[in-house]
Amino acid sequence: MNTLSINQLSLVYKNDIRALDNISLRIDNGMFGLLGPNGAGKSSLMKTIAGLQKPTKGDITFNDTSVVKHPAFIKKQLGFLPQDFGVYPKISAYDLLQHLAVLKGIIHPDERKRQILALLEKVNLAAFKDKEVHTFSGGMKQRFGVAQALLGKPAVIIVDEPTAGLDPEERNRFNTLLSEISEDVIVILSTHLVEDVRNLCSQMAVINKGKLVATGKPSEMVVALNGKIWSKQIDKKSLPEYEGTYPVICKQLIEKSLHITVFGTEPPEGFLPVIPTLEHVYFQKLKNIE
Ligand SMILES: Nc1ncnc2c1ncn2[C@@H]1O[C@H](COP(=O)(O)OP(=O)(O)OP(=O)(O)O)[C@@H](O)[C@H]1O
Repeated sequence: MNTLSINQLSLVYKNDIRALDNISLRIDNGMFGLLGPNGAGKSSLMKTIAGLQKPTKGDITFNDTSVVKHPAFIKKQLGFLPQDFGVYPKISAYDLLQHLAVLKGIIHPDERKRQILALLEKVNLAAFKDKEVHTFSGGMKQRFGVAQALLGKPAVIIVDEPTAGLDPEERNRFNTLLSEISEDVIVILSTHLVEDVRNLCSQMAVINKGKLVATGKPSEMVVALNGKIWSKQIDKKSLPEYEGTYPVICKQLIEKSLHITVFGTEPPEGFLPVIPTLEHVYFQKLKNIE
C-alpha cells in the first residue's frame, strides 16, 4: 500500500497569491478525485506533490519520506499526464516512448523494449506503434499519454484534466483504462468534471481558493444529502427573490424553463424532493452551504 500524506500545506507565489492554504489530506492506493473551479489551486497542489515546486509551509510525505526534503524520491516513482503535451516530435510512438524511457532511467535495452511493447498493448495502441503520435486522434494521444506516464512502473500517477476534448466514447475508454491502472497505485485525477469523479474515484477532495472545503468518499457524501435537496421550476424574474430567501445550490434550464435546486433540512414551500447527486455535493461545498 502506498500513502501520500499532505500536512498543513501552504504555497504563496512571489506575486503574493496564496494558491494553497493550509491543506491536509491523506491519499492511499486507488483513484483520488481532485475537484475545484479554475484557479482553485489544483495544478499548484499537483506540482507540489510531484516535487516540482517547494511549498511555503507544511510538508508532503510519500511512504514516510518527505517529498519537500527529497523531491528525487517521488520523482523516481511518479508518472505525470499533463493536460496537453504541446507539439510532438515527428517520430513514431515506439521511438518516442523509447526516448522517454531513457529519460526516466530505464537503461537496460531489453527491459525498455519489454515495457514499451507491454504498455502499447495495455493502452490499445500496439497496432499503431510505428505511426507518428501527432497523427493520432485526441483519444489515442491521451492513451499514448497514459503509456508514457506508466513507464518505469510508477507508484503515483497524476492526471490533469485528462478527458478535456475527448468524445464520449473515447472518454469512456480512457476512464476504463485509468480505473484498471489504479488498483495497485495512487492515481490523482484533477478535473472539473464531477461526473468523472463520481464514476471513477473512491476518494475525493474539493478545493476552492486554495482551501480544502471537503474530502471523503463520493458515495457517502452523496448519501449525506438525502432528504436535503429540493427543486422548483420558477419564473426567471423571481430568481433574485428566491436567491435572497433560500440557499440556492444550482440553477438549470430544462426545456427553456428555469429550475432552481436548494439545500434545506425541511421541505421549502412549493418545492419537490430531489435525489442528491455529487454535483449537488460539489456546489454545496463550494458555496459553503450548511
Ligand atoms: N507560477 C505562478 N505564479 C504566480 N501565480 C500563480 C502561478 N501559478 C498559478 N498561480 C495562481 O495561483 C492560483 C491557483 O492556480 P492553479 O493553476 O493552481 O489553479 P487550478 O485549480 O489548477 O486552475 P485551472 O483549472 O485553471 O488550471 C491562481 O490564482 C493562479 O493565477
